[in-house]
Amino acid sequence: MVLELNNITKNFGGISALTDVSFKINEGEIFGLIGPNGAGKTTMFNIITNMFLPTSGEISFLGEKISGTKPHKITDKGICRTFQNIRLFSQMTVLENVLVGGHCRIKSGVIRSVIRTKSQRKEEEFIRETATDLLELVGLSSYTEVVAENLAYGQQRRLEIARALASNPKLLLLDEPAAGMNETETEDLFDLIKKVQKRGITVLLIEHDMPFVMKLCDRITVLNFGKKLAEGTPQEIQNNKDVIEAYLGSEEDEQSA
Ligand SMILES: Nc1ncnc2c1ncn2[C@@H]1O[C@H](COP(=O)(O)OP(=O)(O)OP(=O)(O)O)[C@@H](O)[C@H]1O
Repeated sequence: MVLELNNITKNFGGISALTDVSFKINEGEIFGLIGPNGAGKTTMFNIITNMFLPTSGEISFLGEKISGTKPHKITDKGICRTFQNIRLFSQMTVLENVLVGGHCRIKSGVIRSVIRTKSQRKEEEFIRETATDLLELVGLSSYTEVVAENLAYGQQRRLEIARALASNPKLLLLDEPAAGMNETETEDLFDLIKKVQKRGITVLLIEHDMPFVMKLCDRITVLNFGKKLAEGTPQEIQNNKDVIEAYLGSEEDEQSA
């Protein structure tokens, strides 16, 4: 088991963003977290990465309780995420963005950094090699010296994934990775996430693009108004009466708004 969420509840003042939500993610799975707007998906990501503490409930990562761990320590433990809105260092090059993502792997202290010992040079070399490998994985090898803000939208999204992978995560959280992408970009993203899975990395993603989720995920949990509505394979979810109702309901709300 990679991630285990037990009875997670999160209240913001009078608002219950999550109520008693539990689910487990197995090693190597691509796991989808879906639900209508405001269902609590992003809040769940913020709780897994310890940006928020849950009001109650517990999280275990690889069998270890991680509730209360500082957000930057969460990366050291092997959980990394991307955000709904692109958060690159827009003025840095593509390669620099990935090198920054790998900084948490550096073990050298300040003194060794100043005198640049052999082991530190080796460490830097390793991080550079890893960055090059990741840029190849995400299809950006020929853009290493391009300033990030000059990349096309889909490329920026893939760069974000490369940067997240540079920290060597065991669990990668992707918050709406296909949002705003055209068909070709979405297909490239699909192939990329499958390649990430083949590298043995477990993936948890929030996504509104239903055909994409249904094709990509091994299992899915559906949230609605902060509660778990359903869990299962894409086929089970697609045929679930409560899920269909929740989605049709939210479409009707949008049409009448
Ligand atoms: N920091 C916060 N303070 C107060 N309320 C919050 C906060 N973050 C989220 N909420 C509320 O919690 C509920 C769940 O929000 P959340 O953003 O987790 O939903 P979501 O499923 O990610 O929605 P979307 O698909 O629109 O991104 C909403 O009612 C939201 O207004």
